[in-house]
Amino acid sequence: MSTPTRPGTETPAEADTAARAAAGGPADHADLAIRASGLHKAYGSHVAVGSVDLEVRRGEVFGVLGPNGAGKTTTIEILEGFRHRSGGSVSVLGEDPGQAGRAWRNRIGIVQQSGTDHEGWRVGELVEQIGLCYSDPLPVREALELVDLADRPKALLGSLSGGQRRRLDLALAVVGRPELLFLDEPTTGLDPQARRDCWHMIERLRDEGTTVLLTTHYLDEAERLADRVAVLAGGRVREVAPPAELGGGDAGTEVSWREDGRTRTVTTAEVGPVLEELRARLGADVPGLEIRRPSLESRYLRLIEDAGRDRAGEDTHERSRTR
Ligand SMILES: Nc1ncnc2c1ncn2[C@@H]1O[C@H](COP(=O)(O)OP(=O)(O)OP(=O)(O)O)[C@@H](O)[C@H]1O
Repeated sequence: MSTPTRPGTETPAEADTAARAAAGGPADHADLAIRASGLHKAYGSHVAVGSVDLEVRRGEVFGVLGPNGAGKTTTIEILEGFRHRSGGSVSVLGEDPGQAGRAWRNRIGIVQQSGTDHEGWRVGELVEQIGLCYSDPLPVREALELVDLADRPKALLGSLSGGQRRRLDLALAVVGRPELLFLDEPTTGLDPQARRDCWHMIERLRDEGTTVLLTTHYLDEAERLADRVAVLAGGRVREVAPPAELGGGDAGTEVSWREDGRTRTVTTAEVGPVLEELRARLGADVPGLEIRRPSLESRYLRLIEDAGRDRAGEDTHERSRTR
C-alpha cells in the first residue's frame, strides 16, 4: 500500500505542535484542531449530550471511548457539521461547523458509522466522484491502494463484503487529503488483518500531520493509536488522558508474593513502598514476586462504573430536591 502525499511539507511550527501534542503538554488555541465547550444536544426532553468540553490538538490521534448511547456519535456528528447542537460553542479548524462552508468541508474527511450506501456504483467511479468535491484529490488508484482495494475498481458496491465496504469508506474519507479525519468506529466489522491494515493507515496519516478523531469500542485500538483518549459517559467527558494514564495509571496494581507457604496479594496505587517493605522483610529476592498493572480495560470499566454511581447519586439528589 502506498502513502498519500500532502502538498508541502511540515513547517517548524507544525513539527513543534505535534511534538507538544505527543508530550501531552499545554496547547494554545492556535494548536487546537477542535475546541468544544459546554456542547449540549437534546432531542425533545431526551438529553443525548449533557455538556461536553473537548480540546483536540493539531497532529494528534484523539480517541473517544464510551458505552453504547454515551453520545459519541452525536458529538462527532455535531463536530462534522451534520447535526445541530442545542447549546455550547464549537470550533473545528477555526470555524463553527454549523456555519462553515465548502472550503472548510474540503479540509475534513469523514467515516461515519452507517457506511456507504451506493449499491449500483462501481468502486473506482465512486472514489473519483467524491474526489471531484475536493481541490486536490488523491489519484483514484492511490486512494484504493491505501485500503487494499486497488484490484477491485470495477466491482459494484453491492458485491463487496461488509469489511470491503468499510475499507472503501476509509478511501472516500482520505481521497481529499484531509487535515482532520473523523473516524466513527472505523474498524467495526473488519477482520483482524484488515483492522491492522487500517491501524497502519491511520498511523501513516498521523505521521504526515493529519489530526484524527476516532471513536471506538476496541480498547486495544485506542491503546495502540490514540495519543490521548476521552471517556464519555452519561453525556459528559469523565476524563481525558493518554491511554497509559487513564483512570490513574497504576491505581489498582496487584502485587503478589509467596510467604509462609501461601500466595499473598495486595492491591495498591503505590508499588514502590510495598516493594520496599517486602524486601526489608523477605530479602532482596522476594519469593514468587509478580506485579500486574491494571489493563486499560479494567481502568476504563472502573471509570464507567464510577460515572454510573455518580449519575445514580445525581438522580437521587434531583428526585429528593423536586419532591
Ligand atoms: N435522532 C435521534 N433522535 C432521538 N434520540 C437520539 C437520536 N440520535 C441519538 N439519540 C439518542 O442519543 C443518545 C446518544 O446516542 P449516540 O448515538 O450519540 O451514542 P453513541 O455513544 O454513539 O452510542 P454507540 O456506541 O451505541 O454508537 C442515545 O440515548 C440515543 O438513543
